[in-house]
Amino acid sequence: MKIAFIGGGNMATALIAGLAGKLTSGANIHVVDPNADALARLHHQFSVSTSPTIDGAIAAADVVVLAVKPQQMREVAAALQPHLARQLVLSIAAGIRAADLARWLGGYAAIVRTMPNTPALIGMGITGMVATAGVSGEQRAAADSIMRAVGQTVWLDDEALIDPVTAVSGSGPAYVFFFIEAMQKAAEEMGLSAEQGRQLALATFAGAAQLAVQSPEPVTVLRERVTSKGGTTYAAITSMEQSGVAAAIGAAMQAAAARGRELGEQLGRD
Ligand SMILES: NC(=O)C1=CN([C@@H]2O[C@H](COP(=O)(O)OP(=O)(O)OC[C@H]3O[C@@H](n4cnc5c(N)ncnc54)[C@H](OP(=O)(O)O)[C@@H]3O)[C@@H](O)[C@H]2O)C=CC1
Ligand SMILES: O=C(O)[C@@H]1CCC=N1
Repeated sequence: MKIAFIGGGNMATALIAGLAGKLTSGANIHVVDPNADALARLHHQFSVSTSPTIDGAIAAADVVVLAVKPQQMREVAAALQPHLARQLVLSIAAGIRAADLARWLGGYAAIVRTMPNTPALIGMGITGMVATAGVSGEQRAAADSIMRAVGQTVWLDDEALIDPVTAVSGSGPAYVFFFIEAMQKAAEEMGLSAEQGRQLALATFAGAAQLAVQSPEPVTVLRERVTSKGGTTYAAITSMEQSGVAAAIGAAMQAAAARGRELGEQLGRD
């Protein structure tokens, strides 16, 4: 499968790293990005072909992945339109609605809208996906195989659910890193070295996440099992409840989903 990426930034790099040598070789991946340094890095790391602007290489692609910022999408779509004939267009942009993208592409119908996340870099991503009516069964399978090469996929029937997916898993890695940062900082403040804090916090996250994945029991039960009556965890969880941590996480996720909707509405206006 030949895959072209328009945009070679953070998320494209994570996808290419997961794909190259797995689903396809770097030789079958082409990246378009105006940033010469980004292109040189991707070529050096994954042997992909590159170009600074959209050119004839797009015609040879089976799938064109749109990996630019939402604000750049309309301009990119206009430049891409003359090069599309049979390719599947796979967008990873937050907010941008498939109907708006189709319009910017001059009515091009074969679009799959997705929301991946950066753990794709190590094959542990998860991607929410929705196919438009113009996508063939073969193209849907191709989109699924690309995203499954870098992790799990969740297909959605309703495109509106992409915003909640963005709030959970698209932006989610940043919440986890934020929590880890806070734990590391607190560990240092309590006298542990930076390295000890890092090791303890990371192993705790990785271990707890794997335990939750592998256990048949709900996470609430796993949490209760750590929480001895009148013990240290009880003191910590009570403090978090008093600080409104759960409500704050809910509000943060609502803000992410709302921003996705807002981007779609703002950028989709004629
Ligand atoms: N980062 C993440 O975790 C996730 C991101 N996404 C989505 O992925 C998309 C990209 O995000 P991210 O990788 O973080 O952003 P980046 O800014 O890292 O990457 C975008 C890249 O596109 C380049 N670019 C700008 N204009 C063009 C153009 N006309 N043609 C080709 N390339 C161009 C940019 O160059 P320059 O910097 O010079 O402008 C940059 O290298 C966004 O739409 C985002 O919503 C989705 C899921 C997760
Ligand atoms: O922050 C963003 O807008 C992008 C989409 C999901 C993760 N990063």
